[in-house]
Amino acid sequence: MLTAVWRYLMRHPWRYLLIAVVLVIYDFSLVLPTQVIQRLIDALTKANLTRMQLWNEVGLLVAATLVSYLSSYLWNTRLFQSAIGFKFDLQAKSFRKLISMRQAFYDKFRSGDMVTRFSSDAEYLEEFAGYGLMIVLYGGGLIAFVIPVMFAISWQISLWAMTPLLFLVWFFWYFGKKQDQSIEDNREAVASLNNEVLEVVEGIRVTRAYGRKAELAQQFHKHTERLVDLGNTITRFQSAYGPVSTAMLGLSTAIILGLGAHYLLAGHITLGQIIALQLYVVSLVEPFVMLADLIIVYQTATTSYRKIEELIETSDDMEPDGLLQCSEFETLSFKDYSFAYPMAERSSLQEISFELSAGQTLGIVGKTGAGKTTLIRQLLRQYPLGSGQLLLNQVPILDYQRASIDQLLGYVPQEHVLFSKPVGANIALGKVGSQEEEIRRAVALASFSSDLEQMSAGLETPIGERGVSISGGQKQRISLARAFIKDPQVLILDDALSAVDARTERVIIKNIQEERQDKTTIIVTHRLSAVNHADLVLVLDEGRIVERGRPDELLAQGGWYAQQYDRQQASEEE
Ligand SMILES: Nc1ncnc2c1ncn2[C@@H]1O[C@H](COP(=O)(O)OP(=O)(O)OP(=O)(O)O)[C@@H](O)[C@H]1O
Repeated sequence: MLTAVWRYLMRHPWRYLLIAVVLVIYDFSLVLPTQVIQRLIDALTKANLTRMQLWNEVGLLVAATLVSYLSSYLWNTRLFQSAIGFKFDLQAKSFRKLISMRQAFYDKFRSGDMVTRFSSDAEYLEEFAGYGLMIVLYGGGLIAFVIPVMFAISWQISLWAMTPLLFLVWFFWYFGKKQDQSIEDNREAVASLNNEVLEVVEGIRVTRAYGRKAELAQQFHKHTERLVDLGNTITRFQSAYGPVSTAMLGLSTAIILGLGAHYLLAGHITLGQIIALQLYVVSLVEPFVMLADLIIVYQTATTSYRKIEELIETSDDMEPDGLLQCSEFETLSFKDYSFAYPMAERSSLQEISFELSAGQTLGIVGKTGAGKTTLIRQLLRQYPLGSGQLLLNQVPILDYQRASIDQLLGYVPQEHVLFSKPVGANIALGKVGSQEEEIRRAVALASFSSDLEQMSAGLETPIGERGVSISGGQKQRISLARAFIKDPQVLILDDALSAVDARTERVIIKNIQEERQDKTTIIVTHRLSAVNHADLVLVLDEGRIVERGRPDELLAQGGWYAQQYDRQQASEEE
């Protein structure tokens, strides 16, 4: 972590040099008044204070106060603004990482955990880059200034007077470590709570439908009770620090006064020096306490940095990107292709072989869990490849730049993804700089025009987070319109019409047939009527192709496809 902070400092050397210089000036301005007071008291006790000296000393005090205010403002703003910059840098780096990752990466982290790494952990690092550096520069600087001055007055008194302060540092360090464990537990508990809230919010309808509200509320209550317990423990630790500091300072004062009186009587020290020693010790309490704090801030930041680093360094295990650009889709071939998910024991695809040419429509059907989505995910390069060959235009898919393949594809996933934006903006995401005319055309193709007319603000109608205010079928058709506006060379619908009724589905399929005559379409579906027009239909079962052919050929074979088709036709007629 220190390397990361150091690298950040080195990127802004002048800024940090300024902060360091201003902090040294600030430390000096804090020590100066004590020296003035010492001289004034000594002059007063010796009764030789002149008017001129008095004005000079008062002038120095005023100047020190002014310098202290100005320098304090300057270093505070610069240092803490830079710490915010450091945090944003880390967050930007994490964010760039997140958006560059494929699905396999997201399978490794829970959403709440990722949010915590992004927010709380980044804030702990900001604290180290701000408060931590402040301790080093300000606290360290003050100690370096004050201790030599104290020792110059009387090294014996100084040594004794500082003993309670050393105990104070040990106390803060020792209990700080214990507190740190509670802070870490607290962090984990917050992450787990975040996860729970995210999951509950995402699945709120299911929660309601199954009447699990009370149970979840109770579970939430338990989590918060644990947070309260941890919060109480942390508060107990923090509450002990104040009284112990006061007690130790009291002890130092007693030592200074006791020994001071002794040395004063022996004529080794002046009254002004005793008072100065006392003021110096008071000024040392804060930096000493801060030093102990530094250990805690450092440890917390190290843990947080490890968490963020894990996020940044965890890979999606994808193979290195290829060099070739793929600008035109010609053929897609799977040859003896098998695939197992990274952590899975069983293969989800086994010995898959087929070829699809530009302009064709491919239907992929089969029981639930048969491997249909998995097959699509291989083409989308969401996971590292399996064994066998996956060729694009007869070239291994690995040889291509992934981004160049992405721009050929339009993908409508099973779980529709909508953003908290108006309907039109959600659709426009499919094509950069799309015009309203194009959006309306995509809406018509997705058979969404009449729904849009019913919406109060048309294309400007806002969609709530994750599109909660509209129906499942509407969400699917908005996602579909987003893919239509892209007009991709290969359109992939992964069970993307499951929430629309059979009649609407027929309209959409007809639109696709008409609009995409010379383009390639892949349709994964449970409703077999949606692939009636396909050039090739694959029936998957347990990751294998068990039937293949044109729909009429499959019907003639009398296998799973034919039986399923008849069953669906019969239930539609009912
Ligand atoms: N991320 C994953 N990690 C491990 N196994 C997975 C993962 N995703 C899917 N599987 C497994 O792979 C198999 C095929 O799943 P897949 O989602 O491809 O089926 P499907 O045919 O699309 O099903 P459905 O019609 O229900 O969507 C299933 O056994 C599933 O449990």
